[in-house]
Amino acid sequence: MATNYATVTWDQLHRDARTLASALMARGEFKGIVAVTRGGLIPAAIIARELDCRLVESISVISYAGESAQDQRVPQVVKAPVAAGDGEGFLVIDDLVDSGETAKVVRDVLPKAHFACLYAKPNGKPHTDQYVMEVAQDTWVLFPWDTAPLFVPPLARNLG
Ligand SMILES: O=P(O)(O)OC[C@H]1O[C@H](OP(=O)(O)OP(=O)(O)O)[C@H](O)[C@@H]1O
Ligand SMILES: Nc1nc2[nH]cnc2c(=O)[nH]1
Ligand SMILES: [Mg+2]
Repeated sequence: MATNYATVTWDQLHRDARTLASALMARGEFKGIVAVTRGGLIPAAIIARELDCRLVESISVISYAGESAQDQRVPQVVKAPVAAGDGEGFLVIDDLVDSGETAKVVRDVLPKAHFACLYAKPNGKPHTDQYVMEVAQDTWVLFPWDTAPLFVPPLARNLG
């Protein structure tokens, strides 16, 4: 299990995706964007809007069966990004790189694409071309779609 959790709110995610879009502007126009499902779908939508890019393809990869690093499986591509060819001129977007295993598989399919993500853990960093923020390896990122607001009892009630 991860020792720590980092909660990302919708506002934070939107801000970080816009920050990534702003940095990506320097690379000129992309022919299209490939979202790595499912985590890359919402970041890719925000970035496509900011870059005014209408061609959005997806690659569907399954890597984790649960909510911790222990639930990692060998990544399986269950839908190919046919419209992106070998990735030339395309931008690939995922929410994060952790071990980097998903990114490696995606890069095998799209070797000429530019790979970018919002968050990167140290082991994943060598497998992404660009990211917004580094997160410690022992931290599990909780995305807004993973969480819900919950009632928390006042501290005073926990004393007994
Ligand atoms: O660098 P790695 O160790 O491979 O981990 C990163 C990948 O894991 C998560 O996807 P997941 O397989 O959980 O599927 P999901 O995007 O559908 O939630 C995340 O969205 C990345 O794609
Ligand atoms: N939600 C989430 N999915 C992941 N997949 C691999 N690492 C992570 C993480 O830290 N958070
Ligand atoms: Mg994913």
